Amino acid sequence: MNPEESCFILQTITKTRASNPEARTLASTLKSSTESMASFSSKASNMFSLSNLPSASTMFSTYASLATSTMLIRSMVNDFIPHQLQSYILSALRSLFAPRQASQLTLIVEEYFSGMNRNQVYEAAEMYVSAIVSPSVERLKVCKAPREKNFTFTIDKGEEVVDCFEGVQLKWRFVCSVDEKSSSTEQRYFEISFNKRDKEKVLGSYLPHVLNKSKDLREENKVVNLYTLGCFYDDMGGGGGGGVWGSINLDHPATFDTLAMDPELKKALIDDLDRFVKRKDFYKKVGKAWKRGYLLYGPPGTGKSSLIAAMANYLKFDIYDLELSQLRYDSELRRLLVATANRSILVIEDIDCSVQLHDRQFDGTYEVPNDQLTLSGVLNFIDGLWSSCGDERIIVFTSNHKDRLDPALLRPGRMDMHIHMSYCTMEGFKLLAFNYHGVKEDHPLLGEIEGLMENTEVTPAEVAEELMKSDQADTALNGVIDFLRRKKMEEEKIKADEKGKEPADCQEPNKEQKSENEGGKKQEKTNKRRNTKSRKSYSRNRRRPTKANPEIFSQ
Ligand SMILES: Nc1ncnc2c1ncn2[C@@H]1O[C@H](COP(=O)(O)OP(=O)(O)OP(=O)(O)O)[C@@H](O)[C@H]1O
Repeated sequence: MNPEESCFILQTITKTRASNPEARTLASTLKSSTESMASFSSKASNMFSLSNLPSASTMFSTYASLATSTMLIRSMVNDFIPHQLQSYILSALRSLFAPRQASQLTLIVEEYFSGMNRNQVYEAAEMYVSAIVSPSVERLKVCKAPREKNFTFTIDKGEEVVDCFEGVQLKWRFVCSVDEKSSSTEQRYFEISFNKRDKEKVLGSYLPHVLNKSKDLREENKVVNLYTLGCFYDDMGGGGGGGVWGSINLDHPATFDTLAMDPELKKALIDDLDRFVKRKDFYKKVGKAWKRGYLLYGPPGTGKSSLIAAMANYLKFDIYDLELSQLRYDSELRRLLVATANRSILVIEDIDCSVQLHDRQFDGTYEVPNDQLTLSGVLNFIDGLWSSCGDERIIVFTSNHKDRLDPALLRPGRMDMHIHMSYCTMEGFKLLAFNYHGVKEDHPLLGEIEGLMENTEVTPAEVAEELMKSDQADTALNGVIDFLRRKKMEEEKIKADEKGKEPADCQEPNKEQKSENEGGKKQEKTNKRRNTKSRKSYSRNRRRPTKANPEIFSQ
């Protein structure tokens, strides 16, 4: 403290000394010490002049007065400045003059940890960094897996990307280094650098944000797979489900937009799916396995397989296409179900056609061996197993004949929603005509088509086939009109023939009745043929109309 500063403090204290005796004493002491300091300062300035070198006694007295002043100032500081303020000032001064410490913290995210365990954070980082690539990056790697829709970009080694999160600036750097011991192994890792003071925010909020964001990105880019028994072809570079299931990309273009079905039913189903995927906590709360069952039934060619593909594309869930006819034992079923992944749809098509299950219901004399599959067994088994393994599972059964299904399947609580896929309605036709040829609502031919469709049962598959016969909208629509007329005439002829025949109980069985009655080998043959077809049915056209009424049932 120089004499001028001491004077200033002295003046300030003098102003208050009239009312405060302690301040009065302090002021007089401070005055004398200020005078001593002033005299010391003038003596010191003279000291450096050789001609005026002070004597030893002068120096001693100066030192003594300086020491007294220092002690006095210290006691003043102790008396007048609060202790916390003192320590704050001290630490500020200390940090000002202390040697400068590094303020940056760097996290290392290695590809592998503890040997060969792949680091989840690294996987997430790869995905995340590719999404925050900035224009400043000079080298980018681009790649695309077979049949993947989008390109994936990753930064090259040594490149840096800057990210901002809730006011925190973070720098990502991708590093590749060759292990000196085994020169063939390349170690890859990310460095994340940020200010040390943001450590808690980065660990507590930023890293979870990176994990979540990368999960979303993965879902966005996810290619839906179709799994079926055996590795008939696996274009993902490995057998899905540990070799039990083989997979291919499901390249099915069906979506809810392309699907001709009752608009209310479609909306109800979409809402149901949306609610299901959001209800993780609800299922946990009520102690139920997080699964949903749908029964799709209706005539062939009404879009049951297309609907499954649309559901898978909508949710980005993989499909496991299970053919019960290929299984003989419970243990096989267990192995298959355990090998399915979360967020998937297990499909059992044409459930009414599964040989043993069908026989059990329709042939009372047939004895089911203990070790063989039965529908009830399968259902009970699936229910039990779902409860203990996996999340977000959907199971879909399809059938062309709901009336032939085992009551165990229809029991309340078994299948959550029963969806009837019916013959083509005018609404459905308009959607198909628009999708195939861009035909608008006011097209002049639509009126005639509507009149014909009211009295004729046609499946969307039949309509789709007619629409595909020409590239010209008018030609295609005229083709549909011809087709509907022919169909109507056929139906009228059948009706007329039936009228002219004997009473109902003496009538010849029709095609469907015949197939029901034939049983045995013929039934088995039909079933096998249908089952082998089911895998392909995600991408084919079929035309096998039967009669049914629109209906939706939801539990
Ligand atoms: N509702 C529909 N909306 C749009 N296209 C449909 C619809 N139904 C059928 N199709 C067309 O018909 C083809 C066959 O339909 P799909 O295989 O989905 O019927 P399905 O009811 O599953 O028949 P099956 O019972 O014989 O398996 C589809 O690829 C599609 O082109």
